[in-house]
Order: sequence, then C-alpha cells, then structure tokens
Amino acid sequence: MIDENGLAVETIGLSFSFSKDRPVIKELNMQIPKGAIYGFLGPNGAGKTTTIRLLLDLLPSGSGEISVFGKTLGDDRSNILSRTGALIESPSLYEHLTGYDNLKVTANLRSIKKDRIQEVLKIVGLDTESKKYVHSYSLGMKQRLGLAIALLSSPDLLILDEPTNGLDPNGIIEIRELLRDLNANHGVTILVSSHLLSEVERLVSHVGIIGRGEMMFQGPLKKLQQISQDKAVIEIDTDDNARALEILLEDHQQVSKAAQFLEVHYTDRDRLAQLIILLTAAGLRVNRAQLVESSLEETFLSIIKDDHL
Ligand SMILES: Nc1ncnc2c1ncn2[C@@H]1O[C@H](COP(=O)(O)OP(=O)(O)OP(=O)(O)O)[C@@H](O)[C@H]1O
Repeated sequence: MIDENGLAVETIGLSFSFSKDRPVIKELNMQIPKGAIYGFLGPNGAGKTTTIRLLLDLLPSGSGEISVFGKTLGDDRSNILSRTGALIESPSLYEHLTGYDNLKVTANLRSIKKDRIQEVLKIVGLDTESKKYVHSYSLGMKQRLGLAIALLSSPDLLILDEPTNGLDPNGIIEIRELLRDLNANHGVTILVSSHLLSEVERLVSHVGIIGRGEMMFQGPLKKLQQISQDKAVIEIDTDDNARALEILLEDHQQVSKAAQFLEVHYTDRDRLAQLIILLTAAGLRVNRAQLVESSLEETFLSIIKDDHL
C-alpha cells in the first residue's frame, strides 16, 4: 500500500561534490512514499550512484538533509541502515562458496538466525540451487543471490542500483517479478535506479528523473504518462490549410501551422472526428487527419534535455 503522506526517504537540498568546484548532486529534493516502487532514472553520469551512496552513508556527507522513515541519517545511522537492504551494481560474492554459504557468512556477521537463510532463498527462487557453487551461477542467479543477501535483515527499504545491468531479457523479467512480489507481499519500499525508462516502466509506481545532478521530474508514473499524453497532437492536411487554420482558430482550437500541415492540440478521443466534421462542413477536403502521440520514452528524453515545458 502506497502512503503518499508518509515518506520512506526524503532528501532536502542534498548537494555533493567530489572536487571543490564541480558539484555532482545539486540541491536534490527526493521524496519516496512508503510502499512505493520508485524508479530513479537518468542517463550515465547523472548522479544516481552518488545519490544512492549518500543515502547509504557511504560517502562523506554533503550538504542538505537525508531522512529515512522520518529519522535523520546523521542522528540515527545504525537504526536506519539496519532497516535498509542494498545492492549496488554487481554483488560481492564468494565464488568458491555455495549460494547457501554466501548467505551464511553475512547471516553470521549480522547475527541473523539461520532460518532466515531458507526464507530469503525461497523469496528469490534459489532454494533448489543453494548447494551449488556460485562460480557455476548465471549472472541472473548471482544478482538474485545478491538480492537475497540484501533481504537477510528483513529490510523495510531496499535500494538497488541498476540491478538488471547486463542481464538478458529473461533475467530482467525475473528480477522485475521478484521486486513486484517483495513490494506487494512483503511491504518493502523499493528504490531502483536505471538509465532506461523502458526497463522499469512496468514496475514502478513513482519516478524521479535526474539530469546533471538535478531532479528534473518527480512524481507518480501516472503524472509522467499525463505529460506524455498532453504532448499529443492531431496533424491535419486539407486542400486549403490557410482557410482551415482560420476555421480552427474561430472554433477556439489550439492550433499551429507546420510546414505541410496544421497541428491541433489533442484533448480527447472524439476530437479527431469532430475536426473532420467541422472542416468538411466548411467545404474543405481533408486529405489527412492523424493522431500523433509522444511515447513515454520520448517524454523521458525531453525531460532529460530540459525542453519538455
Ligand atoms: N569517485 C569519484 N570521483 C570523482 N568523480 C566521480 C566519482 N564517482 C562519480 N563521479 C562523477 O560524478 C558524476 C555522477 O556519477 P554517478 O556515478 O553518480 O552517475 P550515475 O547516474 O550513477 O551514472 P551511471 O549510470 O554511469 O552509473 C559523474 O560525472 C562522475 O564522473
């Protein structure tokens, strides 16, 4: 269940530089509702990994605030980190040990009961493969084992940096289903980063788009879909486009003239038929009337390029 008012993660004015004169994270305000699957998207070098490292307190602290489950990271570090599981790119695994023994090492280190090992193996679907050596695992199995390690402490928040990097389409689907299950059936809030919207589009409830260290868009996926829809136009070509333009303006349509045709802002399903009727009733011949939609990926790319508004 997504709780829009309760935040699992919040950053306020988060900034960070590796060197004095070049900030890589700039005044970032991130808001991840409890129960959300938050897709943290941006091109290579945008600052996703750096933000994630800051959330996990793996870098010297920058300026601004980080709160997790309402507690400030600086004040409540160990409590917060004990409720957070993370997987940053490829997991560090002992290849010469079995999947089970890899989990046992971490369970011992963190004083986690052995029963939990079987539970997480089941969750990630490795229970029948746990006695095999990790060097014989596929990349997808290694990634799932990495997730199992992150899940050992029964985290409320899971932070995953590009977890499907390098996986084949099947592996990507497996991880996606696993994350969906963790979110829906185990109540885990998930932050998952990716540079491809298409990879997470069918998984996430919320999106944060980062470009050059700045948050360019943040909100429910539905809001991004709405922006995409709002960019749809109807292209119309008639035997007299100058006259058609006049008629459409008189009818209070949002219309502009392109090289060979007119573009009318698309608002609803009936619009196309209404425009054809309007123009033919005025004696014009409509040669072409076509709805042109902007894909979600195109909207994402225009947001990154900062020319969406
Ligand atoms: N250890 C470091 N020292 C100096 N600069 C760094 C360091 N790590 C990252 N950067 C720089 O910080 C910026 C953000 O990098 P970051 O790895 O956070 O981006 P990203 O969005 O995760 O990209 P990718 O998808 O390629 O991993 C980049 O310009 C990168 O070159």
